[in-house]
Amino acid sequence: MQNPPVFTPSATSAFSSSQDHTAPVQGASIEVHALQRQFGSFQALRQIDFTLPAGRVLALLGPSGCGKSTLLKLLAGLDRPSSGSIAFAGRVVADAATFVAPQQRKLGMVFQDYALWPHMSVGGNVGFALRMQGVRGHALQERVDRVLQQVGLADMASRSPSALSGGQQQRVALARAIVAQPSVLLFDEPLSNLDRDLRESLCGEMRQLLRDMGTTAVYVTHDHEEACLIADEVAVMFQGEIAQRCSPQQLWGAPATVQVARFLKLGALLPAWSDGHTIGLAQQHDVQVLASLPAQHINHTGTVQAGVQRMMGHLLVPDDAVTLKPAPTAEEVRAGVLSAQVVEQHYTSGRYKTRLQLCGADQAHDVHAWTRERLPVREGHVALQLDMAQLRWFASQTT
Ligand SMILES: Nc1ncnc2c1ncn2[C@@H]1O[C@H](COP(=O)(O)OP(=O)(O)OP(=O)(O)O)[C@@H](O)[C@H]1O
Repeated sequence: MQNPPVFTPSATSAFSSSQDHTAPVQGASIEVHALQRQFGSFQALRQIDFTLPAGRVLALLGPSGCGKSTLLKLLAGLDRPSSGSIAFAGRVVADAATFVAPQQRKLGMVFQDYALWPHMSVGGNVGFALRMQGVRGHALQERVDRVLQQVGLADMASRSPSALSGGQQQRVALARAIVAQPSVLLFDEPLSNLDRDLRESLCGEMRQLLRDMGTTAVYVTHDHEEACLIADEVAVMFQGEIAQRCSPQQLWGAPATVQVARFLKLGALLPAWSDGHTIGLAQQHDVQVLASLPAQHINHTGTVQAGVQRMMGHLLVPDDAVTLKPAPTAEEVRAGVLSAQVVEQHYTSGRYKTRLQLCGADQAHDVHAWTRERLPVREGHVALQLDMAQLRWFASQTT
């Protein structure tokens, strides 16, 4: 199975390290139980359950409309659940009988569009929450300066937000969110307006800052790499439900469903069947055998049941699991060596992403491989060698 994509946090992090901080903030645990949110007849969140221990970072990852922002708003107190409960550090902040206002939840929030007040200086923006708490004078100045230093913006307190780059504005938004030492930080796609390089470095820096502060955080994103870099746990959501919640390593190593594997773009998902001994690639869920693979060498999610029953399902073939060899001989084909035709090649980052159509199969069985060299398209055949250890079987139904 391929490794999770990993950003390397910038070696020249602009965020200051933990020794510059005052005592680390103790984050609050988050307990969410049977949470639902309905808009008219539409169920935006169905039965969300999780516990996030204090100081951990949870990324909510999923396609547009799956309910990430709805869940974040419920945590923030910007919306009320239809049913279920939310507790921070064991204290219920929302259920059928309770609703604690956002300003009383000890939260910090960072939004995609920064949401800075344009009429206030950087320092004014960052110090606003403290002034609301009655902090004034030297104490206010000292805390604002310290947090600006933490996010790499020392000496920028008097600037106007409009005189800053997008990345700098998001640093101000982060400083504003952490200055009052919240127990829980909520992030709503905070980096999606920034270019890729900046996203990577800022994401690495934010991860370090969150670790140093010990704040519990929930981070909404639709970017797989960002989720894996920032979070201890990733919850993948589809249609108002959490399909899988686990560490980034587990997510990439053992996706729980075909849908998760497809969303993470882990590789080709080929219609297949298994009788427990053999996994056969099936033409359009027919039982015709395009290839037979030994089930015991293949990772599986769901049942691989030896015996008479034939399970229909999917076989995940990651791009890295496919190695191309010269055209197989007639004898090799008879011995079960898979052959395919190159149907497309795209050059990217020094190599070709090569789409292959298995011989005798339709497009549903196309797989991809990486090659260093250009290959003839729609001419002749190549042999495919599959690394069994990287394949994964997903059972879907029994026939
Ligand atoms: N106030 C509302 N009234 C009716 N439907 C809503 C409301 N808020 C959200 N929804 C619906 O709930 C679903 C989930 O929306 P949500 O904003 O949580 O998705 P999301 O995963 O954050 O998507 P995106 O990544 O595009 O921001 C969507 O179908 C959306 O249209």
